[in-house]
Amino acid sequence: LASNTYDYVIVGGGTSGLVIANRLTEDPQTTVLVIERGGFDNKPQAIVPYYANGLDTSVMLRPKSAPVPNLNNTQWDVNVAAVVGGGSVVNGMGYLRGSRADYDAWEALGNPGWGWEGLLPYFRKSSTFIPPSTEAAAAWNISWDDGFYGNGPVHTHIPSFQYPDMAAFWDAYHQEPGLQLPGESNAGYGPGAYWVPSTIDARDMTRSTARKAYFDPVNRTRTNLQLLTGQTAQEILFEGLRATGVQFMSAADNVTRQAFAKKEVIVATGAIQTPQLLQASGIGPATVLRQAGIAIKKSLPGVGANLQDHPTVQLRFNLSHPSFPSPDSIANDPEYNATVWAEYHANKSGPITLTSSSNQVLLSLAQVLGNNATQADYMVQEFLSQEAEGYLPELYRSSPELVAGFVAQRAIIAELLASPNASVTQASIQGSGRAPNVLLKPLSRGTVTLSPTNHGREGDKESGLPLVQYNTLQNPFDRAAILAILRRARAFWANPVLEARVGPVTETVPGPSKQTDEEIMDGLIGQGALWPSLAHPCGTCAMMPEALGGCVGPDLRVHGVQELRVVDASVMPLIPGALLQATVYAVAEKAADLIRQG
Ligand SMILES: Cc1cc2nc3c(=O)[nH]c(=O)nc-3n(C[C@H](O)[C@H](O)[C@H](O)COP(=O)(O)OP(=O)(O)OC[C@H]3O[C@@H](n4cnc5c(N)ncnc54)[C@H](O)[C@@H]3O)c2cc1C
Repeated sequence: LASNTYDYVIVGGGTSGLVIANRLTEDPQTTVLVIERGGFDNKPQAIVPYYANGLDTSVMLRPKSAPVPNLNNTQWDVNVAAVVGGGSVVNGMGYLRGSRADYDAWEALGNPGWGWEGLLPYFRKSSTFIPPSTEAAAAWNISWDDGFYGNGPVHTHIPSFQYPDMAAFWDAYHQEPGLQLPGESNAGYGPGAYWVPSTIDARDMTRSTARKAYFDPVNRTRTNLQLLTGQTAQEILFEGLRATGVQFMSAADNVTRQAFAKKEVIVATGAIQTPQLLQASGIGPATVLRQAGIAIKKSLPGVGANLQDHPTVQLRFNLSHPSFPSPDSIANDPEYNATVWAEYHANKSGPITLTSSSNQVLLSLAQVLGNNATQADYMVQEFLSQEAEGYLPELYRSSPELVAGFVAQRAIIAELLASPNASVTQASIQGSGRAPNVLLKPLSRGTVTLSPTNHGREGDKESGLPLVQYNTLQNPFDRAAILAILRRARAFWANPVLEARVGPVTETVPGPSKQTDEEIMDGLIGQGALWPSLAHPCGTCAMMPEALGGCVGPDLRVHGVQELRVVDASVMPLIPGALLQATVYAVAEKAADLIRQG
């Protein structure tokens, strides 16, 4: 370390951390240190869009979750990036914002300035949209609205190549009663069938990551920005209640070092590790800290509570006569495989530029229920009448604030679900028989807690990770919603337009024999086809008032201590009805402005 004192120390050089580091060092007088656990990844997996169809686990930590009681006590791999650029290097690359109503809900939870209008300038500031070719736009009827993007560092694009069977799916959408086709997917419209961009840099048809967008362009020129890799932060250092620095350990030599912040420490370690780092530093639920033998600096029950993710049903169908090529051709046909890779290397075009999906169908609860608003209202009234505490994790029992916060969230979710302007589900349409259907507005809440015996001090890649309890399906609404979503999906896949184009369609997961609620749920769970997570964890250090179990205020400062902010997916109080990264970038851009304002 050239020096061990900087204006700002940012913990986590992931998606959010690199945005903030870039923006703060625009001022040459401001010095910033970023401490990152992972290293630089220059493998093709981190660069070529096609690889977003799979998982590069070599740059991820994958602790096992706690057994999920309602999923047969199965333990799931928790997918956490450990690499410069964080989740943006390993994710599926879809770029989709939630609806206007989703962010207005954040504002309604006590966060002035965090509604759609407050975030839109930052959605624009962070993004650039490059359209597909004129021919592709005409052939696929792709429309967009430039007004919702800017000239920002993150590049987004809809590839011109699309698999032919996508046409069959679009024909089927056109026949869906009540389904809107609003055009631009990132305008906050909510429900509809959309062409959705991916974080592809169309200049060279590579993955647009936080590293490529925010770090590489300034790395050589900004001497006021320093990034340390291979360093795991163990603890935030304090003088009294004022954060002064960070203690971290090098994976290379296990040496522990400290760095100090003249102005602020900013935690950007993501929704799984941020609560762990805060808890390890004495900020968190008193019961968790006591069990782990950690002295309480600030009792804050919400640190590690309110975990939300997107439970996903992995429906599968068999198309008897898919067109050639199909999304499976690259894996199944060596000749095609060789041709498309050659095309990518020569022209940066073709199927290798595609991620798993450029299409998403978003539906409101009433649409899921066959355009039945009365039935939607019934489901909403049912969860509103629940005794909240009965359906929340253990951690909530000792905290009236957490329960009050959940009840406030629940009232807002009820409004969203009763409205035609917010989505309860998202179906990713891929041009094959793969059909992930996502529950976007779960009422169940999970937790992230420090291991009582292992606080993450070892510096070792795998050790010291927190215990993640997804707690999927604890709230009966989630089960009812998933069943309704599955039945709605079945009706869509039975559309005769599809059969006319791709031959008879047969459901393989969970399978046509599963008809009653119990059969469907048992089938999905038994086949491992109900995932607790779409790698969208958030909410574990929520932006809400302390009286509602929140951890940070609308300025993202941690309640009850000084000079400490959190900026990453953990501050989202409610999970948006969309993929997460677009929102993560906008939150970090807005946070950078707030930090500069002091
Ligand atoms: C497999 C996968 C697929 C996804 N697919 C999509 C998708 O298609 N579309 C979409 O919009 N979103 C997707 N997401 C979600 C999205 O990428 C994340 O929400 C987003 O990247 C999270 O950003 P973050 O800044 O909160 O955390 P991260 O980007 O995870 O950054 C946290 C950083 O902190 C570092 N760190 C953690 N602990 C420490 C420590 N103690 N010391 C030092 N450094 C530390 C980590 O190494 C990491 O680099 C996906 C995520 C994953 C993992």
